Amino acid sequence: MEEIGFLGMGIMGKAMAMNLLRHGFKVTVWNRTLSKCDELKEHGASVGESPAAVVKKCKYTIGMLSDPPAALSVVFDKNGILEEICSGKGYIDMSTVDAETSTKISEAVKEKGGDFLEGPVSGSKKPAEDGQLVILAAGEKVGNGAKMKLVVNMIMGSMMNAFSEGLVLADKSGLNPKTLLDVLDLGAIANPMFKMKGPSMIQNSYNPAFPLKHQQKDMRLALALGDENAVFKKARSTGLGDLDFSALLNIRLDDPEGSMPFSYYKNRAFFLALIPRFGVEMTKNTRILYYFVFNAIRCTSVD
Ligand SMILES: NC(=O)C1=CN([C@@H]2O[C@H](COP(=O)(O)OP(=O)(O)OC[C@H]3O[C@@H](n4cnc5c(N)ncnc54)[C@H](OP(=O)(O)O)[C@@H]3O)[C@@H](O)[C@H]2O)C=CC1
Ligand SMILES: O=CCCC(=O)O
Repeated sequence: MEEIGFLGMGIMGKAMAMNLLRHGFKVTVWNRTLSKCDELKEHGASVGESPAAVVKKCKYTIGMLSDPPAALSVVFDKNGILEEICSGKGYIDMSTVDAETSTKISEAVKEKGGDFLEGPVSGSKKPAEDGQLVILAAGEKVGNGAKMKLVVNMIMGSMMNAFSEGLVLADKSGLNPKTLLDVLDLGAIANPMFKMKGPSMIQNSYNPAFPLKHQQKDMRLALALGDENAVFKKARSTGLGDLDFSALLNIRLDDPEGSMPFSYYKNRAFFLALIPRFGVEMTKNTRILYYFVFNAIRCTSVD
């Protein structure tokens, strides 16, 4: 069988690589923190010293990295994938990233003659261990897999938010949260996530299968995806449809808050409250300045 390379031995990558070994594949793994490869080594995997070394050895290499900076780093940094990818070799990125990241990686890999596939997944640690992940691959339509994954996770995050609120409300209203779980499971909004996570949530047990930091990253990327669409739609509806697409700037200048992520509104509300105190009149120039100041704040905030 072909030797498969695997980059990223986090919760998911480790389970997926283990599955490949169990099914008879030869696997070479790499992880930024080398010690996380030990368990795989005990199960028969080889360890590569860099992403480039893994790609050199393997026809196909899979990546399962935390976020866009990590996904880009294993490709573009020194000793990265690009140093060894070439015709006849392929890279499959299964990390949850935005379409822009996926497209950037695809273009760079293809420029070197290699093949690229994005394949983000639905399903968590257990489905990864059981070989039951749902792979969202869009083939040549690079970016669509990434977008679909973000849409799905935006829905999942919103569901978790409503579920948590419901559990607290039940508890505070003197209801037994376990009874709420039973009732939910009988009705139209029964779903595997409530069924699986509910019992451990009411025990206050949060052993990570899907770390919260990654769900927050996905919400952030999904909001950015929504932002792109909303602002273009708005530009079209205000009669800019036949101008060059750079006319988007007009929308941003005329309405600095147009479809910004939530944190932006919070920062903006704070600054808006200050503006009358400084007696600043909102001319177009102050709006331009104001827009850049807000974006600077937004870009440096944690989300
Ligand atoms: N857990 C889940 O249920 C699911 C997760 N996903 C997605 O899969 C991806 C991986 O998730 P998961 O395994 O849970 O995450 P983990 O946090 O467990 O693992 C993240 C991995 O990324 C590596 N990494 C982080 N930063 C860098 C960097 N700058 N350079 C190189 N490697 C880096 C980590 O290396 P190191 O060990 O050195 O820190 C680690 O191997 C994420 O995109 C997540 O959103 C998708 C579906 C389900
Ligand atoms: O990205 C994580 C998804 C987790 C799941 O689908 O259960």
